[in-house]
Amino acid sequence: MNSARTKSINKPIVSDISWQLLQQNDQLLPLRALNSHKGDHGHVQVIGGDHGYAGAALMASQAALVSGAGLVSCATRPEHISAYISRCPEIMVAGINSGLELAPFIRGDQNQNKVLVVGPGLGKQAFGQLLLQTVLQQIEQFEASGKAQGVILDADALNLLAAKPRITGSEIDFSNHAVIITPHPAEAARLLNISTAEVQADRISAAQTLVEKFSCTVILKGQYSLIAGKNSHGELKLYRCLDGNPGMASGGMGDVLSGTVGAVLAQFTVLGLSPLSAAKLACCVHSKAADYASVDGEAGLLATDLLPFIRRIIQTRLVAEESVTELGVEQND
Ligand SMILES: NC(=O)C1=CN([C@@H]2O[C@H](COP(=O)(O)OP(=O)(O)OC[C@H]3O[C@@H](n4cnc5c(N)ncnc54)[C@H](OP(=O)(O)O)[C@@H]3O)[C@@H](O)[C@H]2O)[C@@H](O)CC1
Ligand SMILES: Nc1ncnc2c1ncn2[C@@H]1O[C@H](COP(=O)(O)OP(=O)(O)O)[C@@H](O)[C@H]1O
Repeated sequence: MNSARTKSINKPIVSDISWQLLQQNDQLLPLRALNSHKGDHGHVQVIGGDHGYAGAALMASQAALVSGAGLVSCATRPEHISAYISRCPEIMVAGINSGLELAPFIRGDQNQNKVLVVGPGLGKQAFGQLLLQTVLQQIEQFEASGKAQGVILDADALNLLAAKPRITGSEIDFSNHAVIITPHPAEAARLLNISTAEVQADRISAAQTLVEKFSCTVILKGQYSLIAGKNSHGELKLYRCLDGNPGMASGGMGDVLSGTVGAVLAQFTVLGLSPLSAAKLACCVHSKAADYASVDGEAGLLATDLLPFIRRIIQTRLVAEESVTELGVEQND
């Protein structure tokens, strides 16, 4: 065979990962410094919850809390405030009806390491469009002042972006920010302007194309979610999450994921770790929590069933205090 005429096929390498593997490699959330305070663990700002979709933004906010965010705020329709607070008073809920009302919550205090989670229940109507437009315009302004913004774009934020790629009036460029997008296959198809079947037929290529097209990190959800993004050397990396089960095919699971991704990104940013590492950990923790939560059966698994398990498995475990003391006594003796 004439080797000069043999085409080299650059097939991307996909590495299998799981919560267990991350745990073994010490890649969970690290133990907190004994003197740490809430400001050290990031501030997640969820934006979403139009009429009819109140639960989505609430679930994302709750997931951010159990995933270790120091502070969680949620900007949603004013009608949802009392329901949110009665379910979860730890969330700082603000009622907003327009982009103008949202803007001060995005600007916030830059020292708070605010990460925006935009999209859960955002809807595709004027409310969602104006909020997304405001978020993207604010990101552009941060860019002008040399600041990077952490953002998770999920659900309807992706649907709106697919329908109106020039929603801010200019091309979207996320390359100077820490942006993670979390499309399910149908959302990925809309972003790439292809069919859902085409995405599913070559998920690796779809994830890779999304990374290039939006200069961001991607979690392409579904069985064996793919995590794709550039590492600190600018090399494309692809991972396949082996955790998860079909019990996760129920409404709200993606909303919980977006909150977890936001919280991990907020905490990893403080530690100087990459959005790609944050996406890997959040995806594996979310799926593994679903595996733990479905030991009694997959059908009927609720998205909120994952919350206590996310909390239990997201952080490196403390060594039991008793055994440390015992060991110390023995050594001193
Ligand atoms: N409690 C709440 O408040 C909840 C609120 N939610 C909020 O609702 C909003 C809309 O989100 P959404 O995902 O339901 O709408 P959308 O993207 O149009 O998907 C619909 C169609 O897309 C397809 N499809 C979907 N997934 C697929 C997959 N994995 N693989 C392949 N195809 C898939 C499928 O099409 P089909 O296959 O039926 O033709 C499906 O019928 C959003 O803001 C979200 O946050 C929800 O999270 C639920 C809980
Ligand atoms: N069969 C499956 N196996 C493993 N994970 C799944 C399966 N079905 C769904 N999931 C996971 O559940 C979540 C569903 O997210 P999404 O479709 O956005 O739901 P929603 O819009 O209702 O919140 C994703 O994390 C996805 O990877």
